[in-house]
Amino acid sequence: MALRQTLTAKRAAALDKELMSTGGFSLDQLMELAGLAVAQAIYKTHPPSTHPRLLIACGPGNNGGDGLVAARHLHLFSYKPTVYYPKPSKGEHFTRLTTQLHSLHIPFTTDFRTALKDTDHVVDALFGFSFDPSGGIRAPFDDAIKAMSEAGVGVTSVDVPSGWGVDEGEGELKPDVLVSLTAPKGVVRGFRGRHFIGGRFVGEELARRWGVGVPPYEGTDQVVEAPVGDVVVVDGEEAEQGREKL
Ligand SMILES: NC(=O)C1=CN([C@@H]2O[C@H](COP(=O)(O)OP(=O)(O)OC[C@H]3O[C@@H](n4cnc5c(N)ncnc54)[C@H](O)[C@@H]3O)[C@@H](O)[C@H]2O)[C@H](O)CC1
Ligand SMILES: [K+]
Repeated sequence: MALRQTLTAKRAAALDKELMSTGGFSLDQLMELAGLAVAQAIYKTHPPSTHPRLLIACGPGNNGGDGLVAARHLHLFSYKPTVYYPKPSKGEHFTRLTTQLHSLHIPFTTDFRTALKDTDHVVDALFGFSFDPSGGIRAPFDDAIKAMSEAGVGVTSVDVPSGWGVDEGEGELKPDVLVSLTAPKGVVRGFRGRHFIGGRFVGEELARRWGVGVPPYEGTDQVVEAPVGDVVVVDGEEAEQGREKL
């Protein structure tokens, strides 16, 4: 059920709010589990033996925070990550996450296009469920998305492929892998790559109330992959998932 039932952007934000109020979670905890899930999905699909050099593109919000957490775990999993974080959030939590990366001597870059030339895989943590497409994509993220789309390097997107409308629609970027957090958003309708669910912080009772179910995680795994050809329920309609595997 959880692999098949989507959340709208509005409901995803409301569920997040509930987790951090009556649910008793802190942002740090949720982001840690989200970033760990992303790191695990990358390890399963692009192991460090074949894809050691990673470029982690981090946006200004919590999607970017998931990217910062993933960068730390990926370094500890033996990858060589480089972080692009052009608009750092001023929140204390984000300052601590960047300090952790500096302590591990993980390099940061401001030249995304040059860094792309020396990478085996890209993590797209630019925008998640709060992306607003109405005024277009603002600089410098417009160029970063264009560069990622044109580079011919594989991309794993965190929660939503950046630049796509969250509830529907497709964008320029065509990621190979999508890691949906808590539950897929409407964008899965147009997504054709490998699809994972992560964010293992929702229990049975809360999942039932929000109509998403708990994904069938195995053992200590933080992600579960949706079977190719899975049918996703989008706004009451059914859409086939993963018709053409990239
Ligand atoms: N429960 C969960 O599933 C959790 C998910 N997490 C992650 O958090 C994001 C949502 O984070 P949020 O801070 O609400 O927003 P975003 O990161 O998506 O982006 C907001 C950020 O982007 C700017 N922005 C919006 N539109 C544009 C635009 N057109 N051009 C340029 N900039 C834009 C906006 O100003 C903000 O600065 C979710 O998807 C998950 O990845 C949590 O980590 C944990 C719990
Ligand atoms: K993203």
